[in-house]
Amino acid sequence: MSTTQDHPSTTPDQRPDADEALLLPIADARTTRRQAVRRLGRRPFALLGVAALFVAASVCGLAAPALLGRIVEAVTENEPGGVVFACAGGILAAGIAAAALGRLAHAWLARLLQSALAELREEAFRTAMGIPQARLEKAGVGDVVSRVSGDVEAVGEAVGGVLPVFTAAGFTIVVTAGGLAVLDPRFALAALVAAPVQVLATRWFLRRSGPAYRRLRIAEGHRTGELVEVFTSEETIVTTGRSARHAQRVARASEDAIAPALRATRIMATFWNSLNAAELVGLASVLAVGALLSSSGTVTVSAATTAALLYFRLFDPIGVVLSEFDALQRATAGLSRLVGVVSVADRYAARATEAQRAAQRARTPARLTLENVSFAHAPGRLAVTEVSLTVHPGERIAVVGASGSGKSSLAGLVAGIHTPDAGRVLLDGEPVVPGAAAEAGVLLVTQEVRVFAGTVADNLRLAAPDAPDADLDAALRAVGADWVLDLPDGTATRVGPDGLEPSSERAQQLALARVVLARPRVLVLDEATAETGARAARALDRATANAIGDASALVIAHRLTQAETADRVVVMDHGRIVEEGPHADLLAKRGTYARLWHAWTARTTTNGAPVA
Ligand SMILES: Nc1ncnc2c1ncn2[C@@H]1O[C@H](COP(=O)(O)OP(=O)(O)OP(=O)(O)O)[C@@H](O)[C@H]1O
Repeated sequence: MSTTQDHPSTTPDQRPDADEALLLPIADARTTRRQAVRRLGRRPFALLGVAALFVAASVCGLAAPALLGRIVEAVTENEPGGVVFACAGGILAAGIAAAALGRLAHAWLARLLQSALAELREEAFRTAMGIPQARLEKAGVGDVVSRVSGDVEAVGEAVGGVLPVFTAAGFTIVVTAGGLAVLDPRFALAALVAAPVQVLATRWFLRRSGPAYRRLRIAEGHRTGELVEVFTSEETIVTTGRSARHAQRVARASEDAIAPALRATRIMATFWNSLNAAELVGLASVLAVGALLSSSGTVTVSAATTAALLYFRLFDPIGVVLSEFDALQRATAGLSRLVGVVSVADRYAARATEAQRAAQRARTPARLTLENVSFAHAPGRLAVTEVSLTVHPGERIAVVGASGSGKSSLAGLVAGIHTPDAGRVLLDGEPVVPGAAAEAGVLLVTQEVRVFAGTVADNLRLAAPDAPDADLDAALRAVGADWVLDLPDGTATRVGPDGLEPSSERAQQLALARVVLARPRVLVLDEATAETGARAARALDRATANAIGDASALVIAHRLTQAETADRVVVMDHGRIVEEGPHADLLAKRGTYARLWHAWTARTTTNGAPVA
């Protein structure tokens, strides 16, 4: 079931080697271009405005060569000094106008591109969040992190710098080449002598630099992954004495990144030398044609001078356009990796079936069925083995078992956090689409209850954005969180790192209040409050019961008092269900459950927290 999800189809050239088979896809050039055009196309008027500014700036830039040519003519023809001064004034005014217009166009384009990139980044981030955990782990967290950080940075740099410069250069080339052709088409033809060298050098460069930069980014992503692993598990690495091995792995990943970096540098150096040679050939050709034509009297000295100056004026922008392909390639490589993430959005934009969504809207009681479900976190080590179970509408099942017996993994499977390797999870007979369990009405309250920075009301409205204040108050009362209402600011009290930090039990209450507001059809509770005091435990059990309401419930019972009051108890051992039945029946059986129960009651009594 997971295989089609986990291995999106890609063309061979998107996957140059086997190592990349596990990574997220990288969009091909056409898809990347299409995405870029589609996103920029959403701002047509701004784009037209920017283009108009660039053209105006380029036209102003033409004034200098033309007026300089006129000055040469005025001097050679001994014209009055006023002509020279007027031309000089014109050059100054045109220069100022060109700089101001160019600057405006540059800033406007950069802002436009930045906001398009911000949208893309948001989308890539949202998509990454929606990708099932197993797939993300296979892709490598380093790969994902480097895409939404390193690649965004590379593209962001290009968007803020090289891309507007590149665009300005492009406009300058087109307008100046046009000016050259208008002056005399023969000058334009003479300038074209350099073009074959430039085209060949650019094609050579493009063919090599794209793959070279993609490989470089992959190697850098791998190095990031190794570093992230060291930083996130630093303590484990040090305490288990594995630091030397990890240092070696980081060193190897860094060394692996050197060869692609060197290759990219070599490609660029060769390209630059070819460009310089082409410019020399082109200028010599324009000068020779100018000398020939002016000596034969076909063109004026002024025109020949202007032509040489116009061609000279092309050096910079041509150099920018061709050489900045380098930075643009790097940015495109980053962009194609970002677009690659976005391109899997549809694949992972899981939707619950229409029937499931309708049932959740109507809150009709649900039947949850697990059919022969098996699941392994790591290959070959099943955490859940061939589990079959039916939770009838409104039934409350407690899942118990020793630590590591597979309870949380089972909860994750029901809630769509994990995808079964075999078997099916069904809601009213229909498979629960991985990633769409919440939409189908399955809600998981995990062991890690988080309080988000914001007000209590913000925290509660995560479950029901439109809930009125009265519903928030009622939900808080239902789970015994009246303490919130007694605070001076009530539900407007700020919680989280910059406000009130509730205890774990109070955080649990807030999580349960969210459940009351969300009113799921199936509730999966995997809470971590086994060692709480007896009074608090009773209060929490009451809150849990109220939160469950008439939903079908799977409660991972860390306190066996939760098993005692459940309709049915399921006992897990080494990933399998080994016993199943009401509390009293299982006790009478004197099997695994009875042993767990006696151990639990003895422990809680000696802890001074007797069961109720
Ligand atoms: N993210 C993970 N990666 C690899 N193995 C895991 C992961 N999570 C759990 N396991 C393994 O899967 C098995 C079942 O673990 P699980 O957490 O589901 O058990 P549990 O009964 O919920 O334990 P506890 O009561 O301690 O939470 C264990 O062998 C555990 O080591």
